[in-house]
Amino acid sequence: MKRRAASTRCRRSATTRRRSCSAERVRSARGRRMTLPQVSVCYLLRERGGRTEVLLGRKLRGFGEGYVVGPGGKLEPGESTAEAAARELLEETGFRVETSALEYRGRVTYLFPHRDAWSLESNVFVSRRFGGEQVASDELALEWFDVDEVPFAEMWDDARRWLPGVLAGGRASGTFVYGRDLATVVEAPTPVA
Ligand SMILES: Nc1[nH]c(=O)nc2c1ncn2[C@H]1C[C@H](O)[C@@H](COP(=O)(O)OP(=O)(O)OP(=O)(O)O)O1
Repeated sequence: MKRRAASTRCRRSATTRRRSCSAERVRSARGRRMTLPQVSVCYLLRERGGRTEVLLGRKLRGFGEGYVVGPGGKLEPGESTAEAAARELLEETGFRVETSALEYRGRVTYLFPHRDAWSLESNVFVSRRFGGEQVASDELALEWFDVDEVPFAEMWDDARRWLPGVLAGGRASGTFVYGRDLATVVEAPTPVA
């Protein structure tokens, strides 16, 4: 699963370099100047039987194929982070959300010093107010999960370190550095006690 993600992202590296309008320059973990693509992700929450559920999806193609992720993707030229979150949500799930109904929960950075083209910054949003109908997408196999049963073992390794706090109503921040295997976080922000 993770090997396939690797080869896909390689092919996309030229695309990520072109999208500098939505990217910020930072210094990589190796000290090089680099430009990180910006993505926005939106976690929809709903109540069912007295429990809170979150909408996630298994990536069916492209970067991160096989991983369970929140609906989201790269900013398009001129888009705000909230606009990108709403657009990607509609494209990937069929659900509509007003940008005013999006709760901004912070920005997390993923660094891959051994594969710079995979590094990115993710703007995290949550919403409980949405409309429309869930549609099948060729990008994500969607599934609602109880927030206490999120399948972290099938997600990017960083998610288990910051997503529980976001789903509990908190914020996310900091930089997560992946190791040589491109699958394991080797440096993460120290959790606040
Ligand atoms: N380290 C990481 N941790 C995480 O939890 N989700 C990640 C992640 N890295 C990427 N994602 C998810 C967030 C979002 O769902 C998606 C964004 O990557 P994509 O390259 O698929 O963006 P796009 O949907 O814009 O791609 P295209 O539309 O194919 O250009 O991947």
